[in-house]
Amino acid sequence: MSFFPHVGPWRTPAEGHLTPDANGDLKTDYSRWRLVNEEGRQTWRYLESDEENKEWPQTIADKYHLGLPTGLPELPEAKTPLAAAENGLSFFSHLQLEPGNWACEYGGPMFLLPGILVTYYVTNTPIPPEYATEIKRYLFARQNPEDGGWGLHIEAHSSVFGTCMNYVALRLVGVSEDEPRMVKARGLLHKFGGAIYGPQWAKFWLAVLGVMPWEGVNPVPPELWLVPDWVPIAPWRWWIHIRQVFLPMSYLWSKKWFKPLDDLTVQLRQELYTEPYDSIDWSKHRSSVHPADNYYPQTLLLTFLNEALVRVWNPYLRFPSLAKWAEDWTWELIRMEDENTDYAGLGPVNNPMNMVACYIHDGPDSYSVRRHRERLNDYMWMKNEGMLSNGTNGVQVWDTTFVTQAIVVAGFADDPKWRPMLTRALEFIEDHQLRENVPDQEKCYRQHRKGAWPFSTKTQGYTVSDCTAEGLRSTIQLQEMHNFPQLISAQRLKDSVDCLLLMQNPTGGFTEYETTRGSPKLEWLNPAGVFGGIMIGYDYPECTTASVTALSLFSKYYPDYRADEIRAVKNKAVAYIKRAQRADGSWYGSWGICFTYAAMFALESLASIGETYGASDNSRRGCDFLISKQQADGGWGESYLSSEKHVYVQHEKSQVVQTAWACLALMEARYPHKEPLQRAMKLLMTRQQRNGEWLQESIEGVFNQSCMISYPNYKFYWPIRALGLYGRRFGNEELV
Ligand SMILES: CC(C)=CCC[C@@H](C)[C@H]1CC[C@@]2(C)[C@@H]3CC[C@H]4C(C)(C)[C@@H](O)CC[C@@]45C[C@@]35CC[C@]12C
Repeated sequence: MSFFPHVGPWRTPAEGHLTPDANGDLKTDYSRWRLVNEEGRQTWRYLESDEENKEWPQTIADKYHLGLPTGLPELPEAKTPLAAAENGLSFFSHLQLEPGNWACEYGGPMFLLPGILVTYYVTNTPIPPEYATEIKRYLFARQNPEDGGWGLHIEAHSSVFGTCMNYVALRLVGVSEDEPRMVKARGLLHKFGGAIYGPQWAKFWLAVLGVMPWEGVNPVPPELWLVPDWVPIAPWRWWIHIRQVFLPMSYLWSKKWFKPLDDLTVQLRQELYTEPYDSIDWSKHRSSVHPADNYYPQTLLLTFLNEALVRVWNPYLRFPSLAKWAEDWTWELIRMEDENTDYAGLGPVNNPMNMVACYIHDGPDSYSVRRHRERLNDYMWMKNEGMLSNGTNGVQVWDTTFVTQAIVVAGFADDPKWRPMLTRALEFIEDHQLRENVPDQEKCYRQHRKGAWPFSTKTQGYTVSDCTAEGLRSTIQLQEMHNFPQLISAQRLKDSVDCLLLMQNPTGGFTEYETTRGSPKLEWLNPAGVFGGIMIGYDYPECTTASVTALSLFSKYYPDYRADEIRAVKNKAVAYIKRAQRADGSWYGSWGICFTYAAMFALESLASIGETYGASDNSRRGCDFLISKQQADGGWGESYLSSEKHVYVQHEKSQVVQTAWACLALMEARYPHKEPLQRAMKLLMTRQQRNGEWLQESIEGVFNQSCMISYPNYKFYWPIRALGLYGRRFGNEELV
């Protein structure tokens, strides 16, 4: 059967490879999947041939990520914290990959895969059949069983965005509209009022697919890119993700491009709405968003501006020559983003959009389209439930730096057993430090990046302040404190400090990718509906605290390098950290859930400048806040709702990861009472499996306040770090 009729008959996976899974959906042969890691670029390959499958055995990491039994043995029972940490590390060491990094799923958001599938479809890109099979399984596995819908992220309530986009995605991979789970999903979508109640990004993708006219989408004028840089609303001031998403969006909006109709899209036009397609008054619904999606409702100002653009500017004042100039300039910026990242892109939202722009501009068989096709694979991830899109092209640098730090903090770095593993990790960190700025940095509005570390790989290549801080810290710990080979020269460490020093905002705080370039008032123009705080880069306690901790460590080893500037930057940053502390002693965390995550970074950074429980009111209040949240079983557990609601919401069950964060915070802050920590250690130890691993619990990360994202390796390195630190601080007593 052809999933994409226009690209001709599908190659289906060899029939013998497919078996039904527990839900009756066809499943590929999991023993044929391999995670390929070329210098950190991670892609999944399916081995069709039996010979190849035999010659290329699955690694333990392949099996682990696919949810297959790893065959790793039971370890001697861990009775002490250090033994538990060692067992955890022993298990986790088997997951290290050849280039030295650790890989993982980075799923959670439910709006990424549909964008990629629409892109495949409209650019006539054949989707490998094994991908299509597994994508179907994943989407059905993540359908909310009660109402048949999908939410913004895997733990969220059903919404129009989630339901409509994932319904379309399933149709694009060949699922019939009569399949009972689709009937249920469609029923819910109609109950919501149909796809006209989706947020702007849903409407955009539907327009590109040709199943909603562009009249139904609020304007995204590329002319905005012609606004001079000094103007307060100029796009170069916007948060980088919004900027890079609105760039190709505006190009496609201006072209009003959509895929010519075919049987499937004709049919989708009937399935997605509650009224006949031709009778819908689209312009009336440009700003309609269902309450289930409307986390951050559009302001009246934006509604007014949209109306003015549609009614006055577009018909009467949109000069063709200016529009052409704007399209050319946006295209130039798209091209620069593509070339600067070797077509990997900043993330899986803008990258597929850029691919569609390349398809229109350069043609279906151009190099840019072919390279994008290959690069989209970098986002795809296989797991036991099927195939999904990761939130970035991986978590390589971020995870690898924290693994090395956990080993150092736990006191294992000098053990010859772990040195080869650490050396390889250091090699990876070395390989992915960014060595040069991008060409034409100012022209494409990029932040300085020489010396920085990115979140994933050097190919993606975006500076992230706290990734730079953690890369710097790991390197100093290994090279200076534990005599590992000097792979990264002192000059390169200084480059990373130079880069960090450029990232401080006048407030003292640090943003993640760039310094803040615009006013928070730009939030009045936030068109997304589903995300909050997305229009500019804000100060983040995590990014600021990580920078302070790393700079403190750097100055210990390089006391003469830019000493006065570092001191001044730290003082300002600490003042910000103190200001950001709430009256109850907590900090709101923006990238992990939530107050517990931020407390760990904040208390550690205060400790790095000597402000600990006994010596600092801020540290004491931070610790007391955490202690007040400890659950009866000795653990900590915070719901993702904390991130949405901005108040601490207890999770019904304590979580291994958050327990480790809270304990690390308390131990770094020198909290004087041992008993709460001891109870928490027992909890970490009792949750550990006999082979040393911890099992997946609730989702750990977040972005834009509303969307959760998984960090599966957190369940390894944070408990290892906490158990190790406890063992070293309080004596390695028997606890279980
Ligand atoms: C375009 C939109 C709205 C969605 C795409 C998703 C991305 C915005 C985010 C997906 C991964 C994020 C969260 C990324 C991950 C690492 C964090 C961090 C842990 C290093 C943090 O400390 C600083 C911010 C992060 C870089 C992140 C920003 C946002 C994402 C790219």
